[in-house]
Amino acid sequence: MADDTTFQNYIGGQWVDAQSGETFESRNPARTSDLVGHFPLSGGADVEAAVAAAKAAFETWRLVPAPKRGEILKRVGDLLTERKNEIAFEMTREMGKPHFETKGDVQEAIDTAYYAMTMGRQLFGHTVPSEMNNKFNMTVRRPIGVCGLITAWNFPVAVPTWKMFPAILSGNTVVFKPSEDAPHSGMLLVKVMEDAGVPPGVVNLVQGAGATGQAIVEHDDVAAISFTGSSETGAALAQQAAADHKRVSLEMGGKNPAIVMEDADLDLAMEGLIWGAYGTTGQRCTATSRLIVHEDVHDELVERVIAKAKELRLGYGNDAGVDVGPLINQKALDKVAGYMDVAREDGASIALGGAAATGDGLDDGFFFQPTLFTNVTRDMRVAREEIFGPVLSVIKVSSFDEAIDVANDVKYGLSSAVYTRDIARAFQALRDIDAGITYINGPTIGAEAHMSFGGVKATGNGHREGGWEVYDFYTETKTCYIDFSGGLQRAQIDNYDD
Ligand SMILES: NC(=O)C1=CN([C@@H]2O[C@H](COP(=O)(O)OP(=O)(O)OC[C@H]3O[C@@H](n4cnc5c(N)ncnc54)[C@H](OP(=O)(O)O)[C@@H]3O)[C@@H](O)[C@H]2O)C=CC1
Ligand SMILES: O=C(O)CCC(=O)C(=O)O
Repeated sequence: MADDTTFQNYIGGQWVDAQSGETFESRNPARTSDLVGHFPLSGGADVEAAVAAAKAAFETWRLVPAPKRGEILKRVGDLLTERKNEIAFEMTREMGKPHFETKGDVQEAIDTAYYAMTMGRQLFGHTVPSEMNNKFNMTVRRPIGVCGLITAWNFPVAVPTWKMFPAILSGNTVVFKPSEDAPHSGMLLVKVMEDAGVPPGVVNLVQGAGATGQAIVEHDDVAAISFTGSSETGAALAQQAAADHKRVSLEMGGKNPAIVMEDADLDLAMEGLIWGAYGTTGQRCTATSRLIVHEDVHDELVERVIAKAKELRLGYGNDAGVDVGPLINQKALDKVAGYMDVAREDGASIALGGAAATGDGLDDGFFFQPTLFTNVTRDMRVAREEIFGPVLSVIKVSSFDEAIDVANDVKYGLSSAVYTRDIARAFQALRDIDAGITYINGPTIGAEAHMSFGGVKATGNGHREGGWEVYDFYTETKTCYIDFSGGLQRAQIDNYDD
């Protein structure tokens, strides 16, 4: 680090400035007068250096036995555990979610590290019978090469580790570009990698704004891109990468439904809705943004959610007792505020919130009141578009089939939840909801590191993070035929022909 407030890129094991010498700022979204730091505004030359370092390191890293790579990831997990509180404090300061949530974010990274360690001894291929005598068939996994990792700011430690840990465990090297809204959190993660003994060049950090990500995507020596962010950026990036025959994994937006039926435990549903919709200020790809509720319990549930939401304490997430932090920046605040007009124009009612939150220490941050829209119909924009803020749209239905139909009637398909005591409905939901993830009697949030994570439709492109499936993304299969017949195969074929 150059000093307390000026931070650098990490390329080939060295901390360096952007070659242009330019920087950008990161500020606390709860107290914008608090400067987190200046970060390198990297360009093509910095990406070039990082990719070259990653390419050179790949030649030795790919030959390190996978269990040994796993041991390094174990040390990464141990160091993250030691630094959990301090990293969480800085994450809250930089991106706003409360300390209990950023600690959870680091915990997810720890779980991902320990899971990766176990995968070092389980990077299985297959052995398959041959059609011939004296011949052996098997598949093995090989790393792909240099992987570009481009991430959003809302899970600034956990989500990068969903990519970085399986990538390097598999023998790849990486160039990581955190969101410009969470550069410090990304830097703290990379510092852990350095201190845990990850060799130079295996993990490279290039900070910057949109142009930096684009330079990574366009680089000829980058073999694969893993992206988490908006559907718009993901679609543009995938087009570019397809032209260059690169492998791409996309994790994008959501418009996640929670269905609450008339037989549900309403206390449980209310609790799940509060944290699913308003936790992380609604800035999760898995946030609950649509409540699809049976007409028999609509009024009672809405009343309970409003009463509980009014108790939520907004504030700076490193202060004790804060439940909900700010939005990430002014642009996000303007976007969420703009949806209040959209709701009114479409004929929805604002039953709770509906404006920026001010006073009581909130004036220097991007705070928005927890908001609930009622009288929403499925065709309204607030029922279809990702708002990415503390906003829940309530849609009333009169049957379970209608609820599933409404749930599926959006372009996204990441997470979903169903509250019911009827096991047949639960299984029908698991079968029929078009989403990558369905929770029964739990909120739409709460991913576990060893379970696959990802969505369908405009949310993703068929790949998964988490679990063992992510290792399919970061490895290529090599098919191996071993012939120990000493030339007898021809004779066997001739025999078949007879
Ligand atoms: N499905 C999932 O797992 C998740 C999805 N998300 C989604 O992320 C979105 C919010 O994140 P947000 O940061 O606003 O998303 P963006 O799409 O704006 O940015 C995501 C990342 O892409 C980079 N980027 C921007 N333009 C380009 C480009 N042309 N080429 C390559 N990289 C580029 C950004 O860099 P920079 O910031 O420097 O511009 C950032 O690092 C929401 O839609 C949310 O649903 C969030 C978390 C999880
Ligand atoms: O809580 C979850 O399901 C994880 C959400 C997540 O990773 C995200 O929103 O980026």
